[in-house]
Amino acid sequence: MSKPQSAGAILRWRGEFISTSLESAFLRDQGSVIQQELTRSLSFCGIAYLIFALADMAHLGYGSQTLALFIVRLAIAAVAVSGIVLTRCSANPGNTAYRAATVFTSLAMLSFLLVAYWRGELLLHGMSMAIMLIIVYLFIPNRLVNATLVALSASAAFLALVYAQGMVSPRHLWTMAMLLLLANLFGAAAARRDAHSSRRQYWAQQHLINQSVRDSLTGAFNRRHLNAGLLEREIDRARSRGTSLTIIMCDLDSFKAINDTHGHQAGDTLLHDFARLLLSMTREGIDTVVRYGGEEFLLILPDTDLADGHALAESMRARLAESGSLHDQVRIGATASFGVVSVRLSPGLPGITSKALIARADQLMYAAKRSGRNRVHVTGWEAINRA
Ligand SMILES: Nc1nc2c(ncn2[C@@H]2O[C@H](COP(=O)(O)OP(=O)(O)OP(=O)(O)O)[C@@H](O)[C@H]2O)c(=O)[nH]1
Repeated sequence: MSKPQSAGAILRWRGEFISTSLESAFLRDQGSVIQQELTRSLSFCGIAYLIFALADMAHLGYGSQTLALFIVRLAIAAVAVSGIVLTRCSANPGNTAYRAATVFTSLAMLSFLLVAYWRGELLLHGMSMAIMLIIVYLFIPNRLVNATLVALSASAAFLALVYAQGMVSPRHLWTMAMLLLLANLFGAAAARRDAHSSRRQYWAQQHLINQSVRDSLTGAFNRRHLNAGLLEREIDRARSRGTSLTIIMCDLDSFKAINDTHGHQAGDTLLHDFARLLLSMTREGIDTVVRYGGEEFLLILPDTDLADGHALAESMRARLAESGSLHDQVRIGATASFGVVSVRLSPGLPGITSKALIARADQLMYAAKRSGRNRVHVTGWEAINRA
């Protein structure tokens, strides 16, 4: 039987998260670090590549080949500068940096073949090639798979060039092939280790952050996360975009009686199942479910008007009443009461605070309790203001 994969599992050879959304989140998170590393490494490589024009001159003199190589070196430096600038301007610098790194290393390797072809000295260039492979794997930030493809193709092309030139003995050609193979193996192994360790570190960090903002029993966000300005930020966002915002306060009915009848653990199971239901019926990454109190939950639903908020609360109510919860093979019947407040915000609409919204949703939820429980009470902000 195959082992179940953990959410943070990493592809063994590629050194990337198996989950593409997690890999994208990692790249977004690391974007500025990757961008800085790329700036440093491409600046350094671009300058070094230009300086080596002096070696061209020393070997080829002041001729057309030296001039042609100088133009090629200038073009490579220009590619480095463009990569740095594009990455700086990009909304997703991590991804752009990796593309820039792939283009730069491919072109630099191609031009290096031209240098080796014109200047000869193939044994010396074999050693330079080995150093360049290490630079491609370790110094320039890139996806391991891209770096490997560039490095392996460049190695094969270089060996083919040396073979075609016929100026190196078979014994030396073998030694050179072994040298390049070792550079590829060690470079890829070290780059893979680096890719794995940065992702493991990111995953551990995310785990800690998640633990500090989530309630361990239900998996919903905790009050600390709400108190860190969560609803205020949603109000500001809705105000700047002129969109609707709905909040729902919901509370399990007669929960104390459930605890008293079935035991505290059964109450915990019900709390957990109710939170799962709320989470499964809301949009991941858009809506927020907060455990507001013992058996009370607050839902924040951006871009949701009163009608949609009402319909959602109604179907949550119906689903809970229908399914309840199962603890130790015993079905526990449960219902909840809901208070729904919706507001259409605009830059000119003042006076809406998170406290006022929550207080109103709470009042509605208690009104639903008073009128018999297992029901949904709704209102729009305009109606509150008219009252
Ligand atoms: N099992 C369990 N019970 C909890 C937890 N947190 C709070 N409670 C219990 O939830 C109960 C809430 O009771 P009340 O505030 O009287 O509300 P209720 O019985 O649901 O009544 P209504 O809200 O009026 O329908 C209390 O007995 C708390 O001890 C928890 O994490 N697990």
